[in-house]
Amino acid sequence: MKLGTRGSPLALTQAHMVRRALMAAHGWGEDAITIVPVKTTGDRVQDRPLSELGGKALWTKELDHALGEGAIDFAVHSMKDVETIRPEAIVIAAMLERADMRDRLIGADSVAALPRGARVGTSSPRRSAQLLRLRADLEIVMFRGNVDTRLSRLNLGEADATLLAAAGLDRLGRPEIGHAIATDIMLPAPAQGAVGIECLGTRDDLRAALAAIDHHDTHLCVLTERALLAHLGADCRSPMAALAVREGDSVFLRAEILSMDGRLHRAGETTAAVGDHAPIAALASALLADAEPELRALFSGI
Ligand SMILES: NCc1[nH]cc(CCC(=O)O)c1CC(=O)O
Repeated sequence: MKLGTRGSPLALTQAHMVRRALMAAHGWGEDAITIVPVKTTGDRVQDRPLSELGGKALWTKELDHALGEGAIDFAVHSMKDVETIRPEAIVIAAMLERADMRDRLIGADSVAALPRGARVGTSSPRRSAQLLRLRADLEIVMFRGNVDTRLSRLNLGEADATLLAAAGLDRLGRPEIGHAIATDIMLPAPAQGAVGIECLGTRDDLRAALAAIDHHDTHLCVLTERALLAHLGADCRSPMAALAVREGDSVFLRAEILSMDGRLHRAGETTAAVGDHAPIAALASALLADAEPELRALFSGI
């Protein structure tokens, strides 16, 4: 079987994690699964913020195509990079257990400890809006590229600090880098820290094989965060954050929406019984209903 993935070091590491999990769950040998790197639009364009590329499915389109053609059997993604509305033929068949979902700050011990006017490298609308809300004096510098590229740009002095997902740093074997920011200071991106595996909905054989490695709580929480995204009409260009946590028979969901400059902000939370989407929709409506027109305009709602 062929396991499609992006070719970045983090993507390849995650693909190997999935391959090992499947081998262990099914007693498969070394030759059962071959990893097939596929270059996506997001990998090709490195000189502009993704938010300016405008297109959707920047990290998925080429992998979706390979799935459709049968060039690969399944595809691995950081769920954070998977757009909210997927092609109908493709199913998210499994997710690995979520890793540390926090952001880590590299270059200072905390956001509060950053020097006045410090330059922080990020190209994420969420991270820049959250930083500016906490510290309007900071200067945001456009920072793109994979984890190693961003760390080397920091070392070259192109910024004083940067933010990266703890999950990516840990998986790349760099747990010592940076300082984790508590989720009540910086709420993470929806699905941050979760790895998902997709296949064609018609492939019952693969769906059954993947179900064996599915981490149910992760799957439930990530689908909850994605449902909120859908109800807000948000995408990767939207400055918003959300985090769901399983609590017994329910999911506790926190979320916030911000203006690009961080000046406007609405936050809320809800508890939803497993399988009940009504509270998620209600949270999205409440956030938008209460927001200034300028903030509301960043989200299309549904
Ligand atoms: N947007 C890029 C991206 N997609 C997933 C991760 C990290 C791993 C994860 O969150 O699952 C990263 C890098 C980062 O944000 O630091």
